[in-house]
Amino acid sequence: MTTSTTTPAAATDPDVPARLTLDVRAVAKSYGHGSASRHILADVTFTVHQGEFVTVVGPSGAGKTTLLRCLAGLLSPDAGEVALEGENVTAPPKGLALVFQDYSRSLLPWMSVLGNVMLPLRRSGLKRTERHRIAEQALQAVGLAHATNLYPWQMSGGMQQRAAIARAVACRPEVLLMDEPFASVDAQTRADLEDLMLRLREELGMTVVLVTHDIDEAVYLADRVIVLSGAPTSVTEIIQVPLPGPRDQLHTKLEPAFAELRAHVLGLIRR
Ligand SMILES: Nc1ncnc2c1ncn2[C@@H]1O[C@H](COP(=O)(O)OP(=O)(O)OP(=O)(O)O)[C@@H](O)[C@H]1O
Repeated sequence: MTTSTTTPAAATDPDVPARLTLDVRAVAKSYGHGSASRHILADVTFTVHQGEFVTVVGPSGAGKTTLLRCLAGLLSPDAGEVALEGENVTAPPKGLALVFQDYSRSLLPWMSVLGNVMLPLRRSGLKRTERHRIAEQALQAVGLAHATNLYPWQMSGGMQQRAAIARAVACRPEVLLMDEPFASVDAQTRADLEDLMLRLREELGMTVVLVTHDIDEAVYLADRVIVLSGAPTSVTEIIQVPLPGPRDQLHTKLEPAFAELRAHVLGLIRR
């Protein structure tokens, strides 16, 4: 059951029509063949509008990572389609960046943080001095201006994940996909990184799709929460999150509306 006709953030002004960024239509995906085949995504349909922050939750094994890989063009759906700005996604598209949970594998250990952030900009055709300036700006935006010359192994987990976020946003992506990006850091760092993402979304106007196991995180960050069923998976419900901004770890999470939304999402996942 898909229950939402929603008002995305980009369309709150009635004079500004909502721009459809990501369109996911009846996506299905199985792994394996014959009797070993496992049907993971059965029929997943939703849209994400420009500038929205959408979180995706669902039971373990529902296929959240599989779905994100289909959105990123890293996996081909068996049926259905994913379109970015109206273009079918068949390979990783230019305007899209990814941040994974495992920051220790996403940064190259033999390169400084600045080098890591500059790396994907090589394909941009920009001169080295310009790439250097953009990478420094991105590192400043994530609070790592002081750490540009450090190597990943000289940094804490939270700093490494900040660097991975800087690398993703340095390319100014239209859409940022994040797969459990804060699952491997401690609670305080996680809260800091959540707030960093809210700020970056505001500053850069990106569309963000973030997969998480953490229901508080899903509600705290989102304009809408997409709740998936267990495999074979479809969308159980899409929930609008009308919590006011700017959100705040202490006050937002104490609001009765936050508790209600959280309980509703939890109930859907446990159902
Ligand atoms: N490459 C693959 N080959 C075969 N099976 C796979 C592959 N990738 C994932 N699976 C299986 O598909 C199912 C969904 O995996 P996926 O990682 O997408 O789910 P998830 O919802 O992200 O899981 P979790 O909540 O545990 O992180 C799991 O049972 C997993 O074992």
